Amino acid sequence: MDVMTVTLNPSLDREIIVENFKCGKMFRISNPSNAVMEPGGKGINVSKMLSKLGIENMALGFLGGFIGKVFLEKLLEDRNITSNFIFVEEETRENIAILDLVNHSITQINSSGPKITEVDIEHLIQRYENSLSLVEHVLISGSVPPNAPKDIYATLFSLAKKNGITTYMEANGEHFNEAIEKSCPMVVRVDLRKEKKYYDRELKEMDDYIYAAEDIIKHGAKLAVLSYHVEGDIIATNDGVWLFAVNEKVDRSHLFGVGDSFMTGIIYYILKNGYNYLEAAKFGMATAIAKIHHIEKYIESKDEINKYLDYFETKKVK
Ligand SMILES: O=P(O)(O)OC[C@@]1(O)O[C@H](CO)[C@@H](O)[C@@H]1O
Repeated sequence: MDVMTVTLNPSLDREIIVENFKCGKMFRISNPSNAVMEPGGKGINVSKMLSKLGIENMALGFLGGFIGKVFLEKLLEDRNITSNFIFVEEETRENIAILDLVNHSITQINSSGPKITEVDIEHLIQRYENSLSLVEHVLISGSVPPNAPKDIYATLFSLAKKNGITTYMEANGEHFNEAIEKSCPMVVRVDLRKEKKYYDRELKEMDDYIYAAEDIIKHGAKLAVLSYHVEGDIIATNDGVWLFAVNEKVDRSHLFGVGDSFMTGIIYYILKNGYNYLEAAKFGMATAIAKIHHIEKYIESKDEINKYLDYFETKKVK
């Protein structure tokens, strides 16, 4: 097993397809396949997709209560994923995503997740440290439970780095900032779904995105990725900054899990081909584009990704 994903705040995702969704109205779902319930959280999604690409991996994190049990039962169906969860007192959260294919929109309601105790954190760190000797790549992604220490990502990344492990993160907020400053991972994707911000800086013009990407590289990352106005991404390595621009209009209702697809593609590329970060980002981009060609959360196969390897232009912007 080469990869461990860490999701400190997993969720049971409820993805509901509603045509012409409007606030304050009542809707009924007549087609059962339009209301899906599946394990989620950023690291979990990466685990699921790596598994679909034939990569065995371990998923670590907190689960709790009845929802935690349902979640685990579903996840255990996947033979390529070794589950490694700490059970906590409070319920695992449920997140809702309403996907509207008519208005091409996505509405997400994410809960904050269960409170965890200091002892839970100690258990998790212990379990994590014991697992590090089994893997060479660690991805830590998503939000953290409400009372988790804000340096938790920094702590976990620093332990991984001491073990010579390649590290990946997609997140935003205080725990993200602390990780960038204290123990910057090798690959960083900024989660810009809720607000277009890097630390306190609003991201508006391309220069703002370039600033953020370069700043992440200055902190020690080898690859930084920021989604730029949906139809493009800003990519930075030690050799410069690029705009990857998609050749077609993206259906916003298909965006659920797109960042996780990007990260999956990067990890997959590095596992198979080694450390060419720009090429890894291109493969990540193709994986993300494969994902936005359908509404389901996961990409299913390498063939699906291969179709989109030249669906975007790359332009050096710095
Ligand atoms: O609340 P977070 O942890 O930031 O994001 C969690 C989440 O919205 O991200 C995934 C999609 O990327 C979903 O599976 C999950 O519900």
